[in-house]
Amino acid sequence: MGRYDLALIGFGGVNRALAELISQSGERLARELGFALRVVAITDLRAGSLVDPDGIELAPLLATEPGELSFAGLAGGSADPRNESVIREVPADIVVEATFTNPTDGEPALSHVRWALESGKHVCTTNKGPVALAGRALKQLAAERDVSFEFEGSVLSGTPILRTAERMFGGLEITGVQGIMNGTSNYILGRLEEGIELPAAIAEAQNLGYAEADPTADIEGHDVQLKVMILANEVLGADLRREDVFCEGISAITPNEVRDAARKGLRWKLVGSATRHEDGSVDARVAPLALPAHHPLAGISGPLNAVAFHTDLLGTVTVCGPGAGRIETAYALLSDIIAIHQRHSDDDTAPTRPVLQETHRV
Ligand SMILES: NC(=O)C1=CN([C@@H]2O[C@H](COP(=O)(O)OP(=O)(O)OC[C@H]3O[C@@H](n4cnc5c(N)ncnc54)[C@H](OP(=O)(O)O)[C@@H]3O)[C@@H](O)[C@H]2O)C=CC1
Ligand SMILES: N[C@@H](CC=O)C(=O)O
Repeated sequence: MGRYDLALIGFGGVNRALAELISQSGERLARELGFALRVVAITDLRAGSLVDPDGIELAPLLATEPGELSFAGLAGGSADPRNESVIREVPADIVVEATFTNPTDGEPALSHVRWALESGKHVCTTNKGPVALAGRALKQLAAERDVSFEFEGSVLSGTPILRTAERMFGGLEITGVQGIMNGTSNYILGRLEEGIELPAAIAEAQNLGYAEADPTADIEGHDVQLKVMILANEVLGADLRREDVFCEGISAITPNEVRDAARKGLRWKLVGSATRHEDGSVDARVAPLALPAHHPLAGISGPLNAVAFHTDLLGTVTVCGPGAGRIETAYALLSDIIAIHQRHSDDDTAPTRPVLQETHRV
């Protein structure tokens, strides 16, 4: 059986959830997927770096509270994240980038991804910055090095929106996308409708692992702006920069406006959209809208997100699922690793869904 050695860059909610998945369910996953996963390096701003080419024992790290974790003093450990040397020099097959999203210039994640690809390693990331701001160049670099650059979790967390569009919509012309693409703001708007105050709703979204390290990105729409750019560039063939996407968040809507609207049967939603015109140009925007109850996006509540694809032959096809969450986003990374395996192994029969165990078969 094959094995992939992983270097985890950033050890916050998402990469810890991936480590938990590997630690608790690694053997079952290996049986079902036909390959094993082993973590050989972890770097984190607060915890430092830890390298063991023979495989890091994850359980003791996961038993330590995130704020108390320190790699200094452990064999192969250092208080310094040493991102560049770890990414370039550790013998990992796949670098898993899950540090914070920087909507301004994508750094330091952009450099992390570039270093990994330059050193011939596959990359999977949930980080929207590098994908939205430098996706083309990074895909080009990956192609030159014959490695994969996968980023399913950058839009709608573990809900496979990008791969659905790429693999399942062959022959369709997609003319536009519209959706609710931020779990935090959608959760907050729902809690405001229920009478919860804004600071409490933000704190809940942070505790549940939905919010960005700086939740301003969720509230002011910058997170959706990046996701709209990724969708427009990946699905509509655009090459949008951030300044091309009008962006207004939910901060100007008062809790009373949200509640008044709800009494009138309207629901405030932060909606991102991109439309391709006949001349090939693409318009994209992010803005809050008070949607009537019959609108298909009005019923999308809490951290649930949805994207409607407008197509020539099928009309509108809507994909709905979790838009945020630590475990859900860790699943996106697993799906990226499966995609890497399918592309680079000879095993083109590798399952895309778990195979039923013998005992479960009827
Ligand atoms: N959570 C979710 O639902 C989703 C998240 N994402 C994206 O996934 C990524 C990770 O999210 P999440 O795990 O929730 O975020 P967290 O903030 O929980 O984790 C990020 C981790 O990266 C660390 N970090 C920051 N800078 C560096 C650096 N230079 N080198 C090494 N480590 C660093 C942080 O350390 P410290 O805490 O000390 O700053 C933190 O431990 C983000 O880019 C986010 O936008 C995408 C989809 C959904
Ligand atoms: N903060 C983001 C996380 C996923 O991208 C959100 O709330 O949607």
